[in-house]
Amino acid sequence: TSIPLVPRFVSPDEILAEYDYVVIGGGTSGLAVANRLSEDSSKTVLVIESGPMDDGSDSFKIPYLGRGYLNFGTKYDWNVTTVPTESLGNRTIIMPQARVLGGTSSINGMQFARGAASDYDAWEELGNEGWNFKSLDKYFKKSENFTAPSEKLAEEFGITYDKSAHGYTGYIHSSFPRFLWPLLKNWIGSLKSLGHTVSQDPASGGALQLFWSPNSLNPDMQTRSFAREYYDGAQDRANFHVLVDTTVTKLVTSRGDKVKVDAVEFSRSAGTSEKRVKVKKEAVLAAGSIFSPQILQVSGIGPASLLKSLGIEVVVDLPGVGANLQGHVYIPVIYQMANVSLAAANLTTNATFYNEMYELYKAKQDGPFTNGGPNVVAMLPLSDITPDSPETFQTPSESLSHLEPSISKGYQSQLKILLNRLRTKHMAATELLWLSEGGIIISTMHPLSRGSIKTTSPALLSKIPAISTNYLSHPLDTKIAIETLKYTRKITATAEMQELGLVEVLPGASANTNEQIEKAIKDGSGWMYHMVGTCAMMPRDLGGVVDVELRVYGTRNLRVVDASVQPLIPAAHVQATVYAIAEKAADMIKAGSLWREYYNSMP
Ligand SMILES: Cc1cc2nc3c(=O)[nH]c(=O)nc-3n(C[C@H](O)[C@H](O)[C@H](O)COP(=O)(O)OP(=O)(O)OC[C@H]3O[C@@H](n4cnc5c(N)ncnc54)[C@H](O)[C@@H]3O)c2cc1C
Repeated sequence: TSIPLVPRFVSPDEILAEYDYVVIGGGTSGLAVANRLSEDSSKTVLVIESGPMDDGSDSFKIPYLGRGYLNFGTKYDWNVTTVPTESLGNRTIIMPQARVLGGTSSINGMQFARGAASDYDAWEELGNEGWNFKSLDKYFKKSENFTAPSEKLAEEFGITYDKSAHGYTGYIHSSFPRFLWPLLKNWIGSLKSLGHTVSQDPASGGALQLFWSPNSLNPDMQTRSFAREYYDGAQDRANFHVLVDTTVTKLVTSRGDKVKVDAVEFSRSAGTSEKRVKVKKEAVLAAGSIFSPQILQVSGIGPASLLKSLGIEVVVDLPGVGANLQGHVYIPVIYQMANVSLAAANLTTNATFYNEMYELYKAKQDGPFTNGGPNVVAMLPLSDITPDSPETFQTPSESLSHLEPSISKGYQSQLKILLNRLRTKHMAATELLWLSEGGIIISTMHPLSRGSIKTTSPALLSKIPAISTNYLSHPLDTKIAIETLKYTRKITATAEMQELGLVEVLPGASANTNEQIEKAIKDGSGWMYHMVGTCAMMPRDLGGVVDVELRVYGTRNLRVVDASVQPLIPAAHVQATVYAIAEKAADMIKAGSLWREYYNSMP
C-alpha cells in the first residue's frame, strides 16, 4: 500500500478507505498496541478515540494536582454513574473514566506496581495457558523505564528495590517522587512493630506484606508518565493515523465459518451521520472495561437474552460479554493528627504553604507537588488480619441458580481458585494505604462479588450502559473489609502511630460492633475504579469472551486488549498489568500476521 504522509490527527474525510488494523479507543492499552503495531511500516494503523487530545495543563502533568480529581466531571471524563447498588442500600457511585487521548492513564493516581506472582498464575489455573507471572514478566519490563530513587531518599526512608526486576527501555517511566511526607516513617515503623516485613521489590512477583511502589512518573521533569508517551513515540510514523473526538458506534460484521469484522462504524457526535472505515486485517478493541463490552453488545456479540430484549440481531451468543465485573472497593478511615506539623493536609488548609510549594515545584521540580499518591503499600494475606478461614463465608451454590450456566460454572471455578489461595500467604486479601493527609484507605483485593455492564439501548451514543458493581455483595468481601478496619485500629494503637496524636474521625468511635462497622463501610465506601473482567479471557464454557490470544470467541479478526480481559483482578492498581497485556497482545497480533503472510505467500 502506498501511504500518504498526513498529519497524525486525520479528519474523517482524510482517512484511508481501509487500514490493516483499526484500534478502537486511544487509551492506556489502545495507544500501547497501536504504537507497537505501527513499528512495522508496511502496516497501516488507525486509532479512533472518543475524546480530544489533552490540553497539557497542570492537571494532567503535576502529580499532586494530577491525581485525577481535577479532571473528574470535565469534558475529559465520560461522567458515568452506576445504577443503584442493592448491597449498598441502593446508593449510586460516580465512576470517573477518562475520555481523552491516553485514556484513564491520563487521570489516574499514578501508582505503578505489579500484583504478586500467584495472582497471575491464577489466570493460567483458570484455563488460560501461557498467562502466568513468568510469561508476563517480559512484558511488564518491555513497557517500563525504571529509575531508582536517589541514594539520599532511599537511605532516609529505607526504600528497597531490585534492579533486575525492572525494564529500562519502555515508554512508561516508573520512578519515585523527589519528596516523601515524613510521617510515612511512622506508618512503616508501626507495621514492622506488628511483625510485617518489607518486601524487597513488588516487581519481582513478591508484592506482599509491606513494599515500596513507584509511580508512573518522569524522574527528570517530575511529571505524569502516561499512555500519551506511546502516541508521542509513534507520531512521526506515516502509517499511524489518529482520529480524535470520534466515537465508534458499531462493528460491521459478515458471517462465514466465523464472524468477520469488515468495517468499523463511527460518528463525531450524536445526531451526525455515521461513517465507516474498512478493516483489512484486524479490529482491536481497547475501549476499556465499560465500553468494550458495550461496543460488542450493540454489535450483536453478547448475551442473546439481553440482545433480543433490545431488538439487537444476535451475531455471536456470548453470555460473558459484560459479566464478571470486578473491582477494588475503597474504604476511607480518616484521622485528626494533633502532633503533626508537616502533612499533606497543610496544602488544603494553608494557602501560603500551597503557593510556596507550587513555586518550588515550578522552579525546581521538588517538594510536595511531585508527590501524587501513596508509595508505601501494605498487601496483607487473610491470616494476618483474622484467624477465621474463608470457607466460613462461602456463598452456597444455590444462590448462583439465576446465572446463565457457563457464567455460573466460570464463577464457581474462580471461587475455588480464590478460596484456595486466600488460605495461603501467597495471595493478599486486603490492601492498606496510608494517606499523608491523615487517613488509611482499605481495599479488598480479591473480591468474590461480581457486577455487570449491560447496554440499555441498541444505539451506543444514546445511553451510557447500566453499570452494576454489586460490590460488597459477597459476605466474605464484607467480612474482610470489617476485619481490616478493625486491624487499622491495632495499627493506630502502636507507639509509632500514637506519636502522631491520631484520633479516628471516620467512621469514628460510634462504629464498634461488627454490625456498626459494616453499616459504616456500606454507607461510606467508594470504588478504586480498577474495573476488570467484563470481556474475560477464559475458556468459552466458563463464560469467557476472549481466548488466550485475546480473540473474541466466534470471530476471526477481532481482539480485545484492554483491562476488561483480566479474568481475575490482581492485588495491584492495575495500570502496569494493562500495559503488560497490551504489549503481549501486540506481539501476538504481529506473530499472527506473520504466519498468515507466510501461508499466503506459499504456492
Ligand atoms: C480515577 C482513577 C484512578 C486510578 N488510579 C490508578 C492508579 O493509581 N494506578 C493504577 O495502576 N491504576 C489506576 N487506575 C486504573 C487504570 O488507570 C485503568 O485500569 C487503566 O488505565 C484502564 O486502561 P484501558 O486501556 O482498559 O482503558 P482506558 O485507558 O480508559 O482507555 C479506553 C479509551 O477508549 C475510549 N473509548 C471508549 N469508548 C469509545 C468508543 N465507543 N469509541 C472510541 N473511543 C472510545 C475512551 O475515551 C478511552 O480513552 C485508576 C483509574 C481511575 C478511573
